[in-house]
Amino acid sequence: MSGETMPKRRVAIVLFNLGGPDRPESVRPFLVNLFTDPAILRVPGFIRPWLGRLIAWRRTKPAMENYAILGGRSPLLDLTEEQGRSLEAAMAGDPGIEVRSFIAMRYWHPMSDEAARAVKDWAPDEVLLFPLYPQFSTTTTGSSIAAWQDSCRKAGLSVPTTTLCCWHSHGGFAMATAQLVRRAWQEARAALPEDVPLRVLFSAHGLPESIVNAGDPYQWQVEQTVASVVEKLDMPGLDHIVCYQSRVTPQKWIGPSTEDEIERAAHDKAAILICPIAFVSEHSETLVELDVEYREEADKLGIPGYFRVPAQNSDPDFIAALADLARAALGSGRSLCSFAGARQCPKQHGDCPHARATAERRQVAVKEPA
Ligand SMILES: C=CC1=C(C)c2cc3[nH]c(cc4nc(cc5[nH]c(cc1n2)c(C)c5CCC(=O)O)C(CCC(=O)O)=C4C)c(C)c3C=C
Ligand SMILES: [Fe+2]
Ligand SMILES: [Fe+2]
Repeated sequence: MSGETMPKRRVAIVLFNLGGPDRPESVRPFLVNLFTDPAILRVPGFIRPWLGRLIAWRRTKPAMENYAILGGRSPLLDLTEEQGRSLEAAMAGDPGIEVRSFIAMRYWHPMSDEAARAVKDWAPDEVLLFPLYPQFSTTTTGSSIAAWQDSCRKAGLSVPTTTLCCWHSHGGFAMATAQLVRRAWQEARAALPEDVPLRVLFSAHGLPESIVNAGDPYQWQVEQTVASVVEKLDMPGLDHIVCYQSRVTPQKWIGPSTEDEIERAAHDKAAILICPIAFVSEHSETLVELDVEYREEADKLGIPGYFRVPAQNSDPDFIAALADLARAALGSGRSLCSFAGARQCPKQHGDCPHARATAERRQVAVKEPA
């Protein structure tokens, strides 16, 4: 083809995230969407719409108070859009492909129906589903994959698709996170008297224990992330622990809870550095729960120092890791998890058990009475 340039393969990268209300009036419907998701509220289908609405109604007031602190809206969409633009820029020079990012939020706009229509209009040659959750959970990535499949059917979108299932221990991601931890550690250390110990609390979003017992790999993958970050930190003797925040239902959730770990640190007269480890952007659970609620609790308990590692957002090293993950996934041409391990998908398989488990759950959900 002398003189002619080969057309570039058009790749649509669909970023999955949870979404958040864009104004105070959206808080209730956002919560209704969340609590009526069969992946979240695991009760028989005929009860779910009623119970889900009831739980959403009860949660609306505290959630509105949290979002009021943030000016009445979640910053998650703006930050995800910025991550999408940064990822496009990072891959702009990749030979033979033209990348465009799309956002499919699970519980508030733009949701997967809107995203699937936008992807169809762009007419890509290939789609990459890219969850902005490093660890796979049936409640997050699994739920988003199921919603995306429904939306594709509705929109009549049928394009070769690669699903990146999880990336909990990816080296670039772990290194970018470790650098953020190291920077925050040095600042905290400089602000503290020498004899005050500093403990790192890697705080992940919690999950009801029953979901983990049913085979959800999330907790195990969170532990793998922390092990990878600690390895990259290479700080022998680092005092650290994994803990879980954001319990919102009365069932038993996985632990230890972040609140209990704050209490233990107070008892040990240790300062704490909290590192969010399951979110890669700031939102209500970092900016309110960690920065306001837990900080107040820590102050009340007389903790000698309270510091927080910022979320990755569009940190250049983190974006470079996302680009690296996208390239590896696109090269594989199939659904995959990025790492091998006993309780997750084998490396480079053609049929991701996490995605399959989600599809099976969905079939069960569909069979339930409406
Ligand atoms: C049973 C309820 C919930 C489960 C299970 C759950 C899992 C889960 N969530 C995230 C990440 C995020 N959650 C966010 C908000 C949020 N989550 C729940 C409930 C459950 N989450 C509620 C009720 C809310 C709304 C806020 C509130 O009422 O406190 C958010 C975004 C919020 C924003 O400000 O934009 C994220 C992100 C993970 C990773 C996870 C399990 C692995
Ligand atoms: Fe949540
Ligand atoms: Fe998987």
